Amino acid sequence: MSSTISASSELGVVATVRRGLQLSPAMLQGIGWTLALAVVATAGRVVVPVVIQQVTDNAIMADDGPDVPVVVRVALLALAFILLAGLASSAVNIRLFRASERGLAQLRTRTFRHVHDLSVLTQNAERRGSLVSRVTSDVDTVSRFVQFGGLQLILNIGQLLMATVAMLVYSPLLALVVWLCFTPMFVLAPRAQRIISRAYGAVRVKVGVMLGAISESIVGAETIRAYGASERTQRRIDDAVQDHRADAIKAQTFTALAFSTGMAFSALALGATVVTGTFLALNGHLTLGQLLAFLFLVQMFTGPVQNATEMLNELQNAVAGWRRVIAVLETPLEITDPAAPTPGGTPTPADSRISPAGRDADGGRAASVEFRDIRFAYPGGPEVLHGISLTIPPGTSVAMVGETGSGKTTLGKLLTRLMDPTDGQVLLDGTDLRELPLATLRSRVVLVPQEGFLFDSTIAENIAYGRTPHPRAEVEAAVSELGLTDWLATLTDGLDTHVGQRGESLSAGERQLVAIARAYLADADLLVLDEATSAVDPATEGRISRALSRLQAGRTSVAIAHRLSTAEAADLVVVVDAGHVVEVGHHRELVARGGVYARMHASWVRQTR
Ligand SMILES: Nc1ncnc2c1ncn2[C@@H]1O[C@H](COP(=O)(O)OP(=O)(O)OP(=O)(O)O)[C@@H](O)[C@H]1O
Repeated sequence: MSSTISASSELGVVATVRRGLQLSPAMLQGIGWTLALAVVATAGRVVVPVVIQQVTDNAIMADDGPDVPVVVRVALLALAFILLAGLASSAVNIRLFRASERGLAQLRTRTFRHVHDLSVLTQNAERRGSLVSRVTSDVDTVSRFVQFGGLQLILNIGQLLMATVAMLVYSPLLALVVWLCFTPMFVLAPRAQRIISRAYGAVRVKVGVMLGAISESIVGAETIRAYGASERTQRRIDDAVQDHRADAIKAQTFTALAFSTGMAFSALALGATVVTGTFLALNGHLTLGQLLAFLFLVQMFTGPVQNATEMLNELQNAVAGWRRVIAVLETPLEITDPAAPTPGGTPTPADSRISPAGRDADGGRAASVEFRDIRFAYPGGPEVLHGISLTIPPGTSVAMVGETGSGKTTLGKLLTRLMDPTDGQVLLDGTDLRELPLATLRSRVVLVPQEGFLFDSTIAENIAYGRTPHPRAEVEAAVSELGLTDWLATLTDGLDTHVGQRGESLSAGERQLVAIARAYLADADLLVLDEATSAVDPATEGRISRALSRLQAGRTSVAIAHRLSTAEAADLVVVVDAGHVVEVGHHRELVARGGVYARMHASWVRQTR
């Protein structure tokens, strides 16, 4: 059922790079010109050996003695070429840098949107830090390669080709000797590449684990301190850091080995050239200038081959990062818009909606809800809802009660389509939630969670969060209609009070008030209230329950009730027990029946009154 994000995509190196480029088309914008400039840049590098050969053979070793004017002319010409090549090289650099920044911004945005759209179950199955690392540090490895390794790669391939062509022109036999010296390396390279690739893949996974451990310890800092678990947490982070270090060293060791092997092959090629070239020169098959030029060309050839190991390092790191990003993008979205929305399912434009103040007093827009034979199992877990059927008429306030773990929250999540049932249907005004466009669903059904997440901004902006641009007058109206004006008057800046990160500058009860006002302004047809369990002072409690009853007026509401006082006030009480609905009725009716609810209620009364 729910998909999980794989650690890394299974694509090969070439397919990964191809897919990565497809995902960031801006990276290839203007690549034609960049390659043309790269050709100029590399051509400039071949000029030096050619100049050495020309000057040696035609000026220094000229039959009638050294010809200085020719030397100067050729040197000036070479200088012009080298300058041009230098300019072309920096232009390539700047162009690659700009294109890659554009492309990577595209990749980051795309990946973040996808992460955001993944189902809650998929997101929960992945460590938050690991998700963040995929959008940040994994994309950064790609960026490092594209900006620096990519430039080197293009210039080095060009240099390798040009050096080969020049060598073939001077002496096909010597060119063959150089290529033969490198053949074993070319054969071994793909195998080495696979080993290094795996090693860097492991490093990227460890980066995710490390970030996950660090971010969890920051988010849970209070609990860690409260339970004196700092040392244990530190050990966990240390282990993650050490694990990462071990894998990074392994990957670097492979790279260093590959680099030394490259050096060894380069030395072999140079030695073979000196020996064979001298022999050919002595036999009159090569001029002194050609031999000198050849030695430079061998350096030009070995340079890229040695660099290749370094580039391989960066490429593998980038491919590992790319694979992890691609794995995110390949994770299917489960909660998506229907292919063919139902006629009644067109989104309601925000401006045509009735304002909270103008809500129909008869509850005209309140929605009816039906659970039709709902079954649900969390991924890899047992079934937790076993065929639930329930009809809620429009405008009804429902309190869902039951033991902890009975399935109330799960029903709430299905009702807001944070996840879909394994079997059965949830219907809103007779339409399966899966057939409603998500925009319609989100505007018609609003979840008020136990701890409404507050953003680091003002109270006004947090209240208006569900509707943009935020209408100040409506925020003020909502606050006064919910009876919260006196509470706001106690705050220094009223509606403009900053709530701090996650609303930490407010008390738990005050955060609930903001969440209620936010839901009020969102003006939904169905409210799903996950009742807070935390106790608040009696004054705030009174404010919360007044605001809640005003919020619920004229709407259908389903409260996941933790206090039986909510059940007493509800139109309908639904008792959930071990994944079954066992009783439905009004509080008085159920108490009179003497069943599960009556026992729960009696025990609650004994404890609280
Ligand atoms: N994300 C999850 N993954 C796996 N199992 C889960 C998950 N969330 C809940 N469950 C299981 O599903 C069952 C129903 O849980 P649910 O949270 O719906 O109960 P609840 O009635 O809301 O409990 P409470 O009153 O404590 O909030 C429980 O057995 C629980 O362990």
